[in-house]
Amino acid sequence: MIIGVPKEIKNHEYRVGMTPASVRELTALGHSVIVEHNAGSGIGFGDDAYQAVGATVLATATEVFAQADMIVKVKEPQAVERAMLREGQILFTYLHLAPDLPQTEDLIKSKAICIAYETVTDNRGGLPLLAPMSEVAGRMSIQAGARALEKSCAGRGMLLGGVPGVEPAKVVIIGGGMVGTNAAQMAVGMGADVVVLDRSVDVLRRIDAQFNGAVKTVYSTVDALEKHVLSADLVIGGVLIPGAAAPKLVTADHIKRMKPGSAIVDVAIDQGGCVETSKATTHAEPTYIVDDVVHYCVANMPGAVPLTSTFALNNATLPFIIRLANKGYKQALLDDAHLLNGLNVINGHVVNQHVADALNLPFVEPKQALAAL
Ligand SMILES: NC(=O)C1=CN([C@@H]2O[C@H](COP(=O)(O)OP(=O)(O)OC[C@H]3O[C@@H](n4cnc5c(N)ncnc54)[C@H](O)[C@@H]3O)[C@@H](O)[C@H]2O)C=CC1
Ligand SMILES: CC(=O)C(=O)O
Ligand SMILES: [Mg+2]
Repeated sequence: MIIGVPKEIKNHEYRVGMTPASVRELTALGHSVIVEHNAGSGIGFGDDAYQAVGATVLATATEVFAQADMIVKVKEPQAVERAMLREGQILFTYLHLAPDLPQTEDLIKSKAICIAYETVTDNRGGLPLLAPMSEVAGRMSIQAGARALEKSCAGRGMLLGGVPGVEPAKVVIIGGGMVGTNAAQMAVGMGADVVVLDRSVDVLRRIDAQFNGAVKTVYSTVDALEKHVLSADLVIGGVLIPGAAAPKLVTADHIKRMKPGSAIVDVAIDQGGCVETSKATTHAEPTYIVDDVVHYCVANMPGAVPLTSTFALNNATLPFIIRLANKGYKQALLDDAHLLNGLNVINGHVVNQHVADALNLPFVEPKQALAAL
């Protein structure tokens, strides 16, 4: 198979779909890998590093998209990339389709085989290809939130951990999954007063045991959420219903009633955000203010630490890339129900129920769509 790795083009996105080490695994198996010029240069992988492991470097994304059987990326394809996809081509990357009708419509039109990292599942009920970036974003959310609380960012001017004799900030984390747990770890480490809300008692049990009482756990009801959000200095949004648009748990009315200078980091923004006043921002301009509350809503947070993130992502995606390359998409998807859960759009059909529901589009069973090919 010919595997293509274009350079990421989203704002300040320096991650790359495959490291030279990942490419080497594929070329050792007899596959061809084509990499766009400078695809890894943002994290120190020059074209020569890719050539040294058997890849061919091509000057433009157009050539990579035209020649590859499978495109391996990081972020959802931007409009110019979507226009280069073709029927039968495999696209393996983050998609986050539920809040994104224009992208979904373009992927339908392309008739490509579009497998989303974020809906691939595992035996333990986890999301193995989302998890590494949620670890990064969860940890980063506390750095971003700490910065947002500084006066120069229009924050309250409060240090997360306080100092002896002065109380720490109250950090309220909504969702105790990968993002939430990693955020809690950093916030506790910095000495903040940390509360995690989740609607799964098992999740709260795990957090209670893991942090040995250093984190307060709260069952997430409308009432509990309001109480804790209104008294928070920093709110982290880390909820997820896999594949679906995020529920708007923090309302515009809550924002009006929050403390002036408090901050929200809505990590769930890639699924539309769990705060009514959230809108996606970029690393170039990460924050904005609504009713005196600082909002940080960067949809590609791990892009800020692309060296760490690219390795973490490749560790998780590589086994799936190898299976898709060795078996072809049809056999690889039929052999693995978890990879099949990653399939969102194929040959013009939406095959993820949550995406179809969120966008009011017709849903086709994935196996039925595959059988037709
Ligand atoms: N902005 C960015 O750069 C990044 C964003 N993300 C996003 O962060 C979000 C969270 O991801 P993960 O932590 O990996 O998901 P996860 O599945 O590990 O955790 C989500 C948690 O939310 C909880 N939850 C669902 N509905 C809830 C509700 N109504 N109230 C309270 N808790 C609720 C679930 O029980 C679960 O424990 C996702 O939208 C993901 O795409 C992840 C990585 C990077
Ligand atoms: C998961 C995601 O949206 C990211 O890593 O950018
Ligand atoms: Mg206010």
